[in-house]
Amino acid sequence: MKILNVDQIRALDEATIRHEPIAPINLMERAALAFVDWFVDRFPDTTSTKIFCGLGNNGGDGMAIARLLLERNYPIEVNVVRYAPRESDDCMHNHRRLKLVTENIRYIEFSRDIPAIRHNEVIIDAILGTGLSRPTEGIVKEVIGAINRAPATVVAVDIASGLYTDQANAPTDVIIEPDYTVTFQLPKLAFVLPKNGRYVGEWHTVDIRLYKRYIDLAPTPYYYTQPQEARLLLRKRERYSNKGTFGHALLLVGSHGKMGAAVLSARACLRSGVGLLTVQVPRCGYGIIQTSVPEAMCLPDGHQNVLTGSSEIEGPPPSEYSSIGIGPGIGKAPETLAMLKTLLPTLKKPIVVDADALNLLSENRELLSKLPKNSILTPHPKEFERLTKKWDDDYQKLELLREFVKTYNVVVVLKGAYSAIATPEGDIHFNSTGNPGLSTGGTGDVLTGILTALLAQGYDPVEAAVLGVFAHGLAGDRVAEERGPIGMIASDVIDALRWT
Ligand SMILES: NC(=O)C1=CN([C@@H]2O[C@H](COP(=O)(O)OP(=O)(O)OC[C@H]3O[C@@H](n4cnc5c(N)ncnc54)[C@H](O)[C@@H]3O)[C@@H](O)[C@H]2O)[C@H](O)CC1
Ligand SMILES: [K+]
Repeated sequence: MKILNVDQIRALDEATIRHEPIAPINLMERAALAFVDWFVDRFPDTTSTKIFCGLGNNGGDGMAIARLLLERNYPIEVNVVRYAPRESDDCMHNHRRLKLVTENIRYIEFSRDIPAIRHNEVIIDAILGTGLSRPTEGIVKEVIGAINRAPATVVAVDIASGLYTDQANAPTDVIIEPDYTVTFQLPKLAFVLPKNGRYVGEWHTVDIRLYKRYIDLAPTPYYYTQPQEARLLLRKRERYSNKGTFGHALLLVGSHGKMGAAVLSARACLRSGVGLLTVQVPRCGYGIIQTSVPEAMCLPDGHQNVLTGSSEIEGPPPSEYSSIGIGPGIGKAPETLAMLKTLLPTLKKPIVVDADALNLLSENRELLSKLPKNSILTPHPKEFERLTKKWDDDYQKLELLREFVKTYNVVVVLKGAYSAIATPEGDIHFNSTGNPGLSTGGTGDVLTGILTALLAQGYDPVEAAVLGVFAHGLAGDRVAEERGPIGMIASDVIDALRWT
């Protein structure tokens, strides 16, 4: 699913109006109806509801929503925040229609006009939408503050008032902190950025049948992966296949005291459809891998405690494996750095780079250009910061991300809520699965195993990253549903992987 910017959203609105054709006021009615359908479903009991409307089209939506909820017998109190002298045409039109069905409309111009908000009330925020062009101030800011302080459930129409759709807010901006955001047609970029969590809440899109062809043709670097899209990437297993069909992966993982990372990545790799797996670990890890992952072959490294790349047992050179995953648990010993320096120039196929392998890269930046084209790097934000530099806000982070992938011709999975997968072309796919339970040791090692397995099976690296991150998050969601996010451990995520 595409994520469009404000100008494109406005143009999409106009394209729909022209193409269908539909009168703007009727499109507003359609949007209001879609919101109301969601609202009635979520709040079936007609609880006391206050709606706050602005004077633009977001406010117009709010006035139409108020009328439709009144028709459904919701006890609605309408508050119009009069921050400017004029209303938009469609807002004015809906304002008139609303006055025909209720007298219960209050106007807020001064602080004393702000109503008290009681416990258990539901607040609908329709003050400002995607038309926001400057920070909130004056009476708008005061109303938002009062709503945020109230012990009520808040639902934002389209986007929280005061939140920019696709640019950074200042830390001092006053913005609605909703429990829910119900947005029209497409997710907004602001929703998938970590710093905005409290200004978005749980968000839902509602379909208002905007012009599909415009969406299909609109250029954008931003996508949001939906379940049906991820599922399309998954390849079926042919009946006449053998283990050779699904590749032979090599994992370079583990060190003394961090063999758990090796075990987790190896198990996840095997649970993600790889044909054969070889795990190269320091000698201290040999018995561990052989007993805890009997399905894998094990190459003990020449070194007792860290990886050096020289194996005790004769094996094929790393370049002959279908894919390589490197990093989980390896530490940053000089011998391991030396291994990386010798290894990288010999490789042609994309590899997966994680954890301390990333840290070694950021401390030895000349190695970045030695990475095989289309390799997948899986940093969490701190690791990515070490690879690039500190960013001021999430939007600058996205720019750094796009610059980085283009410079080094790699895929980057920036892990976190809505993990961002950046392609070498500079597109960014935000993942839709996962939960806070995944923020626990070892889940990153699991992801490395998954991605290495998908590459071994011949998946294109971007597809592998989008599909692998989706499946990893979905497995986490299954675990969270069953046992709650708090007690989740990385092994549970491996057990919950399903490739269907
Ligand atoms: N996306 C769609 O297809 C549809 C969207 N709808 C709704 O329309 C709003 C966007 O409406 P718009 O009139 O463009 O903007 P706003 O209502 O957000 O703002 C109104 C107006 O306010 C001024 N303004 C900007 N910033 C501030 C500020 N900080 N303080 C005070 N005033 C401010 C500015 O002049 C704006 O123009 C969208 O979110 C949807 O809710 C349609 O109803 C259906 C189709
Ligand atoms: K709003």
